[in-house]
Amino acid sequence: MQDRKIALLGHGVVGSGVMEVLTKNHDSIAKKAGFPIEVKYILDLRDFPELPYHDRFVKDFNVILNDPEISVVVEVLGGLHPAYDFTKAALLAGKSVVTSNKEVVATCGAELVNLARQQGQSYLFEASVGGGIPIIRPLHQCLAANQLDEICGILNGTTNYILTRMMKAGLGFDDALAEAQQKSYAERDPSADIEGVDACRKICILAALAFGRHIYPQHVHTEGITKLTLADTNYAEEHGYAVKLLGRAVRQGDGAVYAVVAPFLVSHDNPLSNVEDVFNGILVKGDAIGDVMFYGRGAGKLPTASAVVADVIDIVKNEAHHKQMLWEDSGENLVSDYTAMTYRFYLRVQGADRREELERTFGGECDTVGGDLALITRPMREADFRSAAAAFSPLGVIRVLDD
Ligand SMILES: NC(=O)C1=CN([C@@H]2O[C@H](COP(=O)(O)OP(=O)(O)OC[C@H]3O[C@@H](n4cnc5c(N)ncnc54)[C@H](OP(=O)(O)O)[C@@H]3O)[C@@H](O)[C@H]2O)C=CC1
Ligand SMILES: N[C@@H](CC=O)C(=O)O
Repeated sequence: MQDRKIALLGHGVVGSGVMEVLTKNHDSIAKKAGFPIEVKYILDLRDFPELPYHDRFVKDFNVILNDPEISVVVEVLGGLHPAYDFTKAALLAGKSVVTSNKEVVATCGAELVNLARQQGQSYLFEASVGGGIPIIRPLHQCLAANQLDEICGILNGTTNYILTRMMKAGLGFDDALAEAQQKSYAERDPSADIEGVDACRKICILAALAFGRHIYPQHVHTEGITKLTLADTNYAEEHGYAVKLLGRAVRQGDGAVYAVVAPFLVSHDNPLSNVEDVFNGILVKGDAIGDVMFYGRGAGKLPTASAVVADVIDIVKNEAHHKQMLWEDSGENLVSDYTAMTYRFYLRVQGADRREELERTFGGECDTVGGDLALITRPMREADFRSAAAAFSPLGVIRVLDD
C-alpha cells in the first residue's frame, strides 16, 4: 500500500498530540484510511532535536507548498496570520487542509470552504469547536434532514474549568486560570478564553453550519466571566443553578439570527448544568430530531488531536470524492438586536434599603447576599430590563436560561 504524505504546521500542544496519535495508532489508522499516513514535514519556529522525528522539521512553508507528494496540510499554528495565508496557498496548490484554528474558521470559513470546493479539495475543521467532540460533521451530515432552530452550549473548556474549580473547590480566579494554562487548555492569550472571544468564534462556526450563512464574530454580543464574583456564584448554587458561559444562537424569521455569548444561570434540571471541568456540552434543536446533546472534552492535547486526525483520515479515505459543506458568505450582518430577546435576569445591587422598589420594578423576591440585595426578575425584554436596572447601578447581572 502506497502511503499518503501529509505536512503539519505547528508542533505545539495540538501538533505534538497529532504526532502522538498518528504514531501510536499508525496501523489501525492505515486500515481505516485505506493507506498508511506519514507526516513528511513539520513546520515550527523551534527545533526539537530530542525527538525521534527531528529530521522532519522545516522552517520554510514553501518546501511543503512545492512538494507534490503532500496531499494534506494540517494547520495547528493558531492566530489569523500566517495561518490563513498558508491555508489559502495550500488550497490553491491543490492540497486539502485540516485545522483546529477557530479564529481562521470563524473569520474566513465561508471563503476557505468555497475555495476548497472550487479546487476540488477539502477544508475540514472538526477540532475547531468542542475539542474532541464530534459536532461539525454531525451538524452538516447526520442532522442534515433537519431544519436546525437553536444551538446552545458550553463551548470553552478553560472557562468551564475555571468556573468548576471556583464553585466546587473554592479556588480563586487567578489560581483556577493558572491550572487551566498548566493543563494546556487555554489559548496562548487566555483573554480570548476568559473574555468570551473563543466561545464567540465557536458559536459563529456552529451557527454558520446550522443556518448556512456566515455569522461574523464582531456582530455577536459577547461577555466573558471576569466580572463574576463569589457572591454571584454562591447565590446561584443556593438557588439551584450553576453558572455557565454559554454561546447561544437561535434561528429567527427572515434569515436573521439571535446570537450571544455570556454567563448564564443554568437550572440543575438542565443537562448543561452538570457539564463540568474541561468538558463541553452542546444542545442542538432540530425540527425532526428534537433536542440532541453533544458532550466530551472541549480542549487538551489528545482530545483535540483525535478530531484533527479523524479529519485527515476522512480526506485520505475519500480522496477520489471530496466532501463539500454548505457555507455561504452573506457579506451582511444577519445578527439581530440582542436586547430584543426576553429572559429572566439575576440582578445584584448595593444597599439593603431598596428591597420594595426592586421587587415592585422587577417582580421576584430579594435575598441578602453579603451586604447586597439580589433577586431573579420576572421574564423581561432585555432592553426593558436594562433601562429599568440602570436606575439601580447593578453590581451583577446574569441572564437565566429558561426553556
Ligand atoms: N490547546 C487546545 O486545547 C486547543 C487548541 N485549539 C486551537 O489549535 C491551534 C493550536 O493550538 P495549540 O497547539 O494549543 O497552540 P501552541 O501555541 O501550543 O502551538 C502552536 C505552535 O505553532 C508554532 N508556530 C506559531 N506560529 C508559527 C509560524 N509562523 N511558523 C512556524 N511555527 C509557528 C508555535 O511555535 P512557538 O511556540 O515557538 O511560537 C507552536 O509550537 C490554535 O488555533 C488553538 O486555538 C483548538 C482546540 C483545542
Ligand atoms: N482554549 C480553548 C481550547 C479549545 O478550543 C478552550 O479552552 O476551549
